[in-house]
Amino acid sequence: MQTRAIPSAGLPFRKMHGAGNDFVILDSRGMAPVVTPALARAIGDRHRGVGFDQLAEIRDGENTDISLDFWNSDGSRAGACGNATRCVASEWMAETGRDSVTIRTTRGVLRGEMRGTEVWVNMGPPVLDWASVPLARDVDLLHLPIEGDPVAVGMGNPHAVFFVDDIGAVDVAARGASVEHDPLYPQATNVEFVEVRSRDEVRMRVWERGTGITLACGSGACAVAVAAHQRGLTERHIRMEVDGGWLELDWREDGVWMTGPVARVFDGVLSPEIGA
Ligand SMILES: N[C@@H](CCC[C@H](N)C(=O)O)C(=O)O
Repeated sequence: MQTRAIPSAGLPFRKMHGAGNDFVILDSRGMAPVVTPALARAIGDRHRGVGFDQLAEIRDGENTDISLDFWNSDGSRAGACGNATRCVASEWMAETGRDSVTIRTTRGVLRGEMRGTEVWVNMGPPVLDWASVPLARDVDLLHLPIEGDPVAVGMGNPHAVFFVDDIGAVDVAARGASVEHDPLYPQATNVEFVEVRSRDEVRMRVWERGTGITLACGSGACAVAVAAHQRGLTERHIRMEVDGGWLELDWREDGVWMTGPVARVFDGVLSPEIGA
């Protein structure tokens, strides 16, 4: 698709985070998209750019209120980003005074809702067939042939969920980086490590595909809720402590719902030179 150039007056952006998972948000409604892989990498550089875990570009809705495209800091595309979806849903509902929003993403239409002061988003039903996760071959998704016996779940992006006895003993960087590119995942994978504390509470740490360790991962949290329930370890509605705070997940008939904190950090204008 044809992208537009950064305007000479600069490119306005908003910085937000959801439980410490941080985002640059660009608004391209009514315009051609601006993000290219190179621009995503430049903005994502924490020394020479702004820095983010994901970049979210708001686009015009297609029979929805808005559309959202997601990018990782290495310039790759992410099919889903739960925490950025919560952030954008929260802003959109605050700006319009409405209490629900529909958002088109590459995985389909997602719904956000205000419930009191909580912003909930439905991240959609989990993908539980091997070809759509996607995996390289037909294997048991509940017991992947990878050391550590992870569970595979798709949430519009791939996940490998490991259950561990002591999360403090896991070298998330080393293990995450190695599993991210396991040949069983032809498009690489996000990697979650989970210690189950009770039937309604878990602790999770994450290595995100294309980004590395982050303080939270919304789609990863949804994948964990699904994997833990499928393994018979938890109920469908759980609380999850991540490095950046707490999330709440509820796997219902219509999809995996999630809530947690969102915060606007600052607004800024990117210099046109950033893309040069
Ligand atoms: N932080 C995100 C998910 C990030 C996407 C991921 N790195 C990918 O490439 O799939 C979230 O909150 O879901």
